[in-house]
Amino acid sequence: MFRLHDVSYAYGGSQTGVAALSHVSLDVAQGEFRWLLGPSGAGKSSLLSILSLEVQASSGMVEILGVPVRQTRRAGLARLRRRIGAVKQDFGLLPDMSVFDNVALPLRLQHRAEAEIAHEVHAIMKWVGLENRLDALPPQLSGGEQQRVAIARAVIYRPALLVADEPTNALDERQAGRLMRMFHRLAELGTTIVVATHNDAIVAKYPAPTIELLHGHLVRDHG
Ligand SMILES: Nc1ncnc2c1ncn2[C@@H]1O[C@H](COP(=O)(O)OP(=O)(O)OP(=O)(O)O)[C@@H](O)[C@H]1O
Repeated sequence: MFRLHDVSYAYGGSQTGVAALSHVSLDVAQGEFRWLLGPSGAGKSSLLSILSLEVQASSGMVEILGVPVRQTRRAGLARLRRRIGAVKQDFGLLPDMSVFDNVALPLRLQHRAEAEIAHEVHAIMKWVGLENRLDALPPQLSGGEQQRVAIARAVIYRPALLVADEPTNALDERQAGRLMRMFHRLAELGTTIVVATHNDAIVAKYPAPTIELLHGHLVRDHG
């Protein structure tokens, strides 16, 4: 779950910066799925950055998985961050690390046993159809393959909150359908999921409650 109350965000600081989000209030329960829509520049990535704790809101209240972000110290935020999966537009893969090590990273941060990590990584990479590319470096993969690695890394430890920025833009229709079924399954298992997209076809095919932003303002919240 997460709650935002009167949240604003400005790049470069609230006084002189570019306003990316203005007075946004939202309340999304555990295990819910939301589309996040809006034209380019509407503030979608900024909202996802706040939810994944990459940036802090300039003002307003943010509570994620029951944790009030502003009142929480660095160690608490680090623990909270490990319960959040993020698929970023640029994939955010580490270019010098193998696909295996990229996907294993969240589990290593949880100090899981290596045998268990290997088992989990193989299972998820088989699921995304890239079990043969475990030794490759991310720059050696196509855009769609990198996106699937980024998705595998974000979901491997079943995060309580998953935010995904355009997770289907490099995927073909079949892979996008598989991803949507996985999101559905994860939500059933209790993960709260927010997916930003411009892909009208996929939104039409998989109807779900929608958050819509325009010029940083919330214009639709179908909860
Ligand atoms: N790093 C940055 N520095 C300054 N301004 C930024 C930065 N990133 C985004 N902005 C501005 O913040 C506003 C919201 O951008 P944001 O990336 O959140 O929109 P978006 O809805 O995700 O767009 P897109 O669909 O193109 O990814 C825009 O006016 C944008 O120009």
